[in-house]
Amino acid sequence: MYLNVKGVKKFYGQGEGRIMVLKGIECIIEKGEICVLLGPSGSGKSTLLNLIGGIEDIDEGSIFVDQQDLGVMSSKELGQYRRKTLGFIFQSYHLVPHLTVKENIESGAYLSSSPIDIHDLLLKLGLEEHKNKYPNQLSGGQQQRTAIGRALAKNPSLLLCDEPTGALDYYTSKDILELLERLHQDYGTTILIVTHNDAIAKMAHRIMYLKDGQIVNIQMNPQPMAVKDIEW
Ligand SMILES: Nc1ncnc2c1ncn2[C@@H]1O[C@H](COP(=O)(O)OP(=O)(O)OP(=O)(O)O)[C@@H](O)[C@H]1O
Repeated sequence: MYLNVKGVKKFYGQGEGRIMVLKGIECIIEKGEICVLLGPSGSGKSTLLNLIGGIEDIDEGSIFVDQQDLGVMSSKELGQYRRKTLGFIFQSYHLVPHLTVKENIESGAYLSSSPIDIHDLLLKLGLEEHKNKYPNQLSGGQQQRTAIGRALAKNPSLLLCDEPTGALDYYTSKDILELLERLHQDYGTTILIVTHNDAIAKMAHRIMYLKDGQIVNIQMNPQPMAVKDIEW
């Protein structure tokens, strides 16, 4: 298995105000899968994603990504793991305002040992004609495509997406999901998508439901739907 989450607990707060936000998460993801993590607001989806992303500390349990145990890594090793293994896509795009589209995407390939050809990526993302624009000259969908390009430029083996279409309208959302689907086909990237939208789950091989800090259901979907056929 590629990702292995074992008995993971996470607490926030101190003393009397201390609350358990993740209550012993057990799940796996195989290499090359698209996995969707669903659950109501506050159920702990982003927290779990941030633990897998090495952004926050695990309080109990362990997370292995490609046999690497995140819990025993030093902060330097975690930094290397984030730079080499991971791509991260957020609902808000976090682009660097004074860099062009091309420069933002190139910044993602920094220190990668196997970067993706930037020209090829710009074409795939439909951004070739916008490559010299700055983020404030782009639509929301173009900004998100740039953010996806930046996350993919290093050729990550694991792409973590936190509500990647949350700020976008229906057609732009489908456009972005089709792009993720195509990139998955072309590069075999393992993708974990956090969303509120259960229609998006139809594109996944594995669907996990999180409720009140616990995984309450896991469904396998041997034949995911093409994004173009999914409606919501
Ligand atoms: N830094 C923090 N300090 C204290 N509590 C936090 C912190 N981050 C998250 N929480 C709490 O942890 C719980 C889970 O939050 P999380 O953001 O993981 O949920 P979520 O399922 O991603 O929600 P949403 O769908 O609304 O983004 C919530 O009750 C939240 O208030």
